[in-house]
Amino acid sequence: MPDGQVLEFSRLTKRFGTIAAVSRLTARVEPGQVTGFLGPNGAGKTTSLRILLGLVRASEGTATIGGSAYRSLANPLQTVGAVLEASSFHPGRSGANHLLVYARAAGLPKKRVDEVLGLVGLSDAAGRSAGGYSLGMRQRLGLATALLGDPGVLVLDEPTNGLDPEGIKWIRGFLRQLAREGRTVLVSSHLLAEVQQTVDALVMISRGRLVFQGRLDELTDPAEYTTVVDAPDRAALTDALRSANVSFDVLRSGLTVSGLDGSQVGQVAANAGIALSSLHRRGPALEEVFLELANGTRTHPSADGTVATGEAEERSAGTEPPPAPEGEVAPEPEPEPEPEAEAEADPEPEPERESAPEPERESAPEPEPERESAPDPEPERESAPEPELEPESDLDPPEPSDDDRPWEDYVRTDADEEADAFFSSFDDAGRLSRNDEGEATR
Ligand SMILES: Nc1ncnc2c1ncn2[C@@H]1O[C@H](COP(=O)(O)OP(=O)(O)OP(=O)(O)O)[C@@H](O)[C@H]1O
Repeated sequence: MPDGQVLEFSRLTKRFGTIAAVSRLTARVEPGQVTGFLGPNGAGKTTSLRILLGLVRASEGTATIGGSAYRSLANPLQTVGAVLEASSFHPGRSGANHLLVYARAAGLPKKRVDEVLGLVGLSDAAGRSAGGYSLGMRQRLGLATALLGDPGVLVLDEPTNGLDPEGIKWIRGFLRQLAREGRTVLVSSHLLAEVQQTVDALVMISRGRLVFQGRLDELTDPAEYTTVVDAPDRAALTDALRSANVSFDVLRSGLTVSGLDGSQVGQVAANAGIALSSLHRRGPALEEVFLELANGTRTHPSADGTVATGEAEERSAGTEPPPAPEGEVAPEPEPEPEPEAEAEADPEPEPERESAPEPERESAPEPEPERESAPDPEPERESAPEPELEPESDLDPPEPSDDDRPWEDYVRTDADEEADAFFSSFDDAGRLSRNDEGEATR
């Protein structure tokens, strides 16, 4: 297995027209641990990950894997695996066949397909059409695809979305195991509670800006913790605390003491000969802290010091290029909200986006095949080589790129036709049919 690599975002900025989807994001993700990439809906997580994976160009700044941009990686498939969407499978192909196509394109042996199917617990369903897979099975198939090249870095966008408790438990355990093996695991979510039990470290963003990075226990100040204590004889405990000049509040769950830790409170009770029924430390609800960080009512020194408010976004918008002309990403809401076509200024939750069916080409999870000259149409289109950007100036808005354009405007290319022809040359068992001249046949 290749080593885990450090992922680095350095002053990463992405603008879609006048929208600053990501603003000067600087963060570091270490190998050997699971890092949660957290932010409310519309915070800029997917955009940041897509830039990291070479699927979208940054407006400014960099996102690197082991110090290299994705496009410069010598062995991308062996370096990073990604699952950006759960539903990007040809519904008519079996799980095994889907993996086989990717494995062949990357020059990996067929036995690797069997291995990853086993790793994600899909061996028994390998021959079934992916179209009939449950959401959990599709997540597993996405993971299997990402693991084909045995990469040291795993990047997963909202992998527990829509999973049942058993699926969530499985994926948590699986990610922890991958990190224990030394891999870098970056997993995005819009709910802290969803990743709280899995992650060692957090990178939190809101409105495209960093609001926290560090370990989970660094999220709150120790001074915010209280000690909650109770005794079968609560009256005696109350007297003992009063006699020791310890101030407390009375709650249904016990007496809440600020300023003393558990052992000090326990000592007061022990000195008075009082048996306790409970004694524990309680911090602020982490989800509440996350919410406060996200809405700017709380700041953390690990962030860049900029409060993530609408005001901050407007400030950055002041240096934006002028609104995109027609045909580019329009700043008006789109009738069908989709990630690429979305151009709303308001980064409020977009629940439809979670479940809205999307064109298959939109949801390519793995950028690798592009580099491996893989024929899959999704990655081809997503990460087709793009012209180098001229340095931007306020007077010269950047050229529109494919990734800035609504999907409705997408025009099929020769590469798409070639990719379709390639796929249709495999039979259901994943075998490539050839004629006497050795050419692939349908
Ligand atoms: N192709 C695009 N064109 C215009 N705006 C876009 C495009 N892609 C993303 N955006 C906007 O950029 C912002 C960040 O979106 P992004 O999808 O990166 O957020 P997110 O944190 O992944 O959200 P979610 O949790 O809902 O997936 C949003 O305001 C979104 O509407």
